[in-house]
Amino acid sequence: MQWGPFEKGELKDEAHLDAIFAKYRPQAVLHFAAFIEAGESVRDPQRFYQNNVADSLALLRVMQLHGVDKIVFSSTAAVYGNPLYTPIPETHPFAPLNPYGHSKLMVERILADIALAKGLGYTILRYFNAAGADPEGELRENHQPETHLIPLVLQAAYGKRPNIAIFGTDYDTPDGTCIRDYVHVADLASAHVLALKRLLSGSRNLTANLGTGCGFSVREVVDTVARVTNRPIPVRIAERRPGDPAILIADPSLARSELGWAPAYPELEQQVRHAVNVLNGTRPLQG
Ligand SMILES: O=c1ccn([C@@H]2O[C@H](COP(=O)(O)OP(=O)(O)O[C@H]3O[C@H](CO)[C@H](O)[C@H](O)[C@H]3O)[C@@H](O)[C@H]2O)c(=O)[nH]1
Repeated sequence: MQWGPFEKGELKDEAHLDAIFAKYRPQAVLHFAAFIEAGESVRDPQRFYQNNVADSLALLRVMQLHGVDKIVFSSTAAVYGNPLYTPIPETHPFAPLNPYGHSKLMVERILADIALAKGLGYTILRYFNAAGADPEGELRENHQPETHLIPLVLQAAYGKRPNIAIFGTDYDTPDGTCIRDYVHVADLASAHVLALKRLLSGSRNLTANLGTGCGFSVREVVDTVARVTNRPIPVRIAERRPGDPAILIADPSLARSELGWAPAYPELEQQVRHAVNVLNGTRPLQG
């Protein structure tokens, strides 16, 4: 299988996309529509709908023009909103809480409709909480501004922020803090490879959760970072963050059975260790 290109940044226009397709003649497309900050999507919804929905429609038009009829689309657990039960299967009702979740769900619907009308082949992958860093020690997440828990706890560990705010300690969970299903970025990547191979072999369309099926609380994340870094982490208890469900845990059985996907790094400690290694510029790692 041939890979690439990885075109970064906001789509300029359809002519730009057209040129990319003419140059690389892809058999299939991996589409991230990567504006992912739920909070930012509340402040600037138009930007999210433009990037995640309108630009996805442009991409689908150009795919049609070039006879490309297969796509792997990155979606999100945010389509489920505040879950009615966990672990969450793909059949759980949808109730997005913000424009980010709505925008991803809209594209899911668009793909399903085009599949019916025109025979588009698709795989939709609903990520839970992406975590960790490149196990080879080269790539890591870098958000501006950073809003995600693990990178923020790491900043607190290394004195780059005075403390980590825990958003709510009165949730209905064993330690009162929110529980999330953290899935390693390398495992997300391997799921995409499996999804592409499966799509290219002509298998039926699929929508699958990508999570480990295990949950860790905010306090467990803080404790894990303290253990891995061997540093004390100043904690500040803060108000609940609006729109945060108490527990988000995937039922990943469909990804297992349909894609043959099994996370290589399901343990939070491994994920944190990889993030720490990359942050410190070391190229280690045993597991
Ligand atoms: O400073 C912080 C930051 C986060 N949290 C808590 O840590 C947990 C994880 O928060 P993140 O912001 O890291 O992740 P979310 O679960 O909010 O968001 C994830 O899921 C969303 C969909 O539900 C989007 O996909 C988003 O990009 C993805 O990171 C939440 O309970 C949050 O309240 C804190 O206590 N303090």
